[in-house]
Amino acid sequence: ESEDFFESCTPRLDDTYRFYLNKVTGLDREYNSGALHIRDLLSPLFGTLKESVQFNYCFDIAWMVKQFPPEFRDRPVLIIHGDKREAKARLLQQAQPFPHVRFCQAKLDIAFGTHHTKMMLLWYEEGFRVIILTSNLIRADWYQKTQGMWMSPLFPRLPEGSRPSAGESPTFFKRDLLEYLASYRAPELEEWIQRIKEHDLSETRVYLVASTPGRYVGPDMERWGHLRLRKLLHEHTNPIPGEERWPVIGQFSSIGSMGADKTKWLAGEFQRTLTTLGKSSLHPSPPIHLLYPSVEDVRLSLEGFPAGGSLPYSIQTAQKQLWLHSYFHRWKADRSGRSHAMPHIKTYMRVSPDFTQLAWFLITSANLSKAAWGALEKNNSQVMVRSYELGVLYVPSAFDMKTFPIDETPFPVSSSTSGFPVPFDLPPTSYSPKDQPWIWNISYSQEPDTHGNIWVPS
Ligand SMILES: O=C(O)c1c[nH]c2c(Br)cccc2c1=O
Repeated sequence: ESEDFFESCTPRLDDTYRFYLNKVTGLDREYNSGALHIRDLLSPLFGTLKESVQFNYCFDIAWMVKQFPPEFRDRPVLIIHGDKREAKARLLQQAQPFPHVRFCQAKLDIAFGTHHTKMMLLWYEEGFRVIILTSNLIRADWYQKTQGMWMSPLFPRLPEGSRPSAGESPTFFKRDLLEYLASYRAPELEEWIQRIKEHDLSETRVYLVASTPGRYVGPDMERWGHLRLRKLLHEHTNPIPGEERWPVIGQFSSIGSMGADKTKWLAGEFQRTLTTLGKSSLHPSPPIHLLYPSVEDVRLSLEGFPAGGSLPYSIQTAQKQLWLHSYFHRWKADRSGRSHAMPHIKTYMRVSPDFTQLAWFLITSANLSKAAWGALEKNNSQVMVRSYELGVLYVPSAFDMKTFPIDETPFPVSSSTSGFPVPFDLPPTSYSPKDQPWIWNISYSQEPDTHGNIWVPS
């Protein structure tokens, strides 16, 4: 039926995992085979668009409109953003020439919260599709950075008169997506909640991992952020013999303040979550590898120092947590041809000691920050989340596997493998003694970048 038609004439996509990277300008074509540009996502090959919703953080409305094919360029677009006051006025001003673009401001009632969630809801003549991704709706995020996405199958309409609970997936993705949308308490999203209820999401094999701002107690503590991840790993993965030797990897493009030492959050509640495997009561301390670009990674990148404009780690934050930098590893991604395409993707995973298998994999908007993941308060009786975040969790049990084999050569994409396409090189490469983490608000004027420029922030 229509799904086969579209899949057959879309670029050969590895649809075991439905995990894709963005195209990067300037790479050998083999490293972009199976990667997707925003214009591919909005192409008629994936469906005949009726209306869409764009959840994001940063928008260039005129550029966004141009990414739709001409035949869909006047279809209604609802923008979900977190801007307030003058920023909101500037955003709405951008859409002045585009009457088909409407706006919904997400509530941000807790200080320092942001609307990081990046998602497309695509309503077609043929059905419905969800894309959860890491890219902003600006040209620079789709040019020379490493970004990723999960693209849902085409969800067909349910037969008339179906119960709303029909169309649920084995991972309860439909219920969880509807609850996430409901958490905005936004009238503009009501009709979208209704539309999703009328579709069959049963082919979804990922779990939704979301954050929505608030202070949560009791059972609500496990609905969002890292306690949600802990709950999912507890319920849907299994203990592994020798799991204390299975490293945790966190990879991100920004870092919040995590306290004066590791026990304050990272090596406490967050590590407890990332090392959860099934219902074992062990609390191992496996290696934790954190991937964040060094200054040299940024200087030698395709974009040069300007890549650092999207790696907003401030000196004020960094100087309070020098202990963190001992966990850091460089951005190296020869396997995907993206060692010089700085990461804006955020991924977290648990790997085998020989780096050939995965116990689970998460792609998300959430950086390494308490604001994104939540932090326990009031003697662990409450968790506080500041930001909206969205990601999807892959667990082997949802794919009838015990672990995911890792595909060490994900490009060019080949439908032959069942390996998971981890986008960067394993094992991770530790910082050398001379390496320092990229910090965006200090100067680098000793050596020029790939474009012959230095970096002197104003
Ligand atoms: O959610 C996102 O994608 C982002 C959030 N905050 C940012 C800041 Br602050 C400065 C530069 C880039 C970003 C960014 O990319």
